[in-house]
Amino acid sequence: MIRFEGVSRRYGDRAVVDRVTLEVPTGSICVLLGESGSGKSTLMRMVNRLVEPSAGRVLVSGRDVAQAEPEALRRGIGYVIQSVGLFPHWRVAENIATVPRLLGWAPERAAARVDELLALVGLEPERFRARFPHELSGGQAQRVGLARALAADPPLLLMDEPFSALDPGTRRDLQAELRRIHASTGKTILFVTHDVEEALALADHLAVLEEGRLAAHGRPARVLEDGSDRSVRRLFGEESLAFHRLGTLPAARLARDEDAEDGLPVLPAAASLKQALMLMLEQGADRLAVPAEAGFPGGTLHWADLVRAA
Ligand SMILES: Nc1ncnc2c1ncn2[C@@H]1O[C@H](COP(=O)(O)OP(=O)(O)OP(=O)(O)O)[C@@H](O)[C@H]1O
Repeated sequence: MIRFEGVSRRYGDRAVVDRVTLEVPTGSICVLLGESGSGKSTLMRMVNRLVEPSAGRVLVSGRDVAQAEPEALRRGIGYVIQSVGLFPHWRVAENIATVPRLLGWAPERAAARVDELLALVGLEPERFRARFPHELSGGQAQRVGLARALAADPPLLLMDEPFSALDPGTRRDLQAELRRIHASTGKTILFVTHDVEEALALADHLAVLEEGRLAAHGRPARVLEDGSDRSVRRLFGEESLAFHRLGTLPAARLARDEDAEDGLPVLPAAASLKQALMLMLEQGADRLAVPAEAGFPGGTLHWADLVRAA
């Protein structure tokens, strides 16, 4: 869906993005992770031509974006940023319908789409469609920003630290919401963050940037494997790397094929080994019952097996 081919961006004699080659598979959530100033936003903004590469090229669905007219390109790509950027004097419905109006949709069609999207992002249409941005909390405004980006149903969404200004609880809610929306819409999403927990909560594919270079990329479990790159260890923290790695591994795979005794705490379906560890600690249990799920027969997860996998 998106292909960065040897892309660089220089300011003066400094390359803030340095020869990055990366492919973002169609339908995946790819997270660009790196410290502040590592070049994440610059790389992302080359996709919708807010930044032009000094070298290399960016392809979207096989087409070089340099050949596209910038306004038309941007109408086909949803873009969500930290400061949301809602128009303050427009009601929520008008904000969400920005791109449909530019595309000349009939008012009834745009209104129906607004209500559909408000429901999708977890806001009751009757309560929210006529509000002004200053009548929203930060989390609600960010949901409206997401609805606006989805309005014309673009296949691709760019999200630049969209949840960074929110409190931790709201942030986790919106991460879960985004995963749910992704599962139901199949969009390709490129997501920038410097938060490792957020990256692991969202990523199908993780790309780690360090000083403009791509230090590591792939499925999160692979990026966090033993002996991973120095910048990966630095970002995730030497002492917590094993803990984060457990978050990338499904617990069901390690369950022993034995009937769980009555009374053992039960692990939710699709839980990671990190969730299993947390449940063991919370419940003071060294074994958990694991229900059968897609491809795995279920059984009992033992503390010793979990520790060995870390
Ligand atoms: N227009 C510009 N002119 C000069 N330098 C720039 C320009 N835009 C970005 N930079 C520099 O490029 C580097 C990378 O910036 P970028 O915003 O891509 O980083 P980032 O990883 O997204 O950081 P953050 O997480 O802080 O947003 C920074 O050192 C920044 O100062």
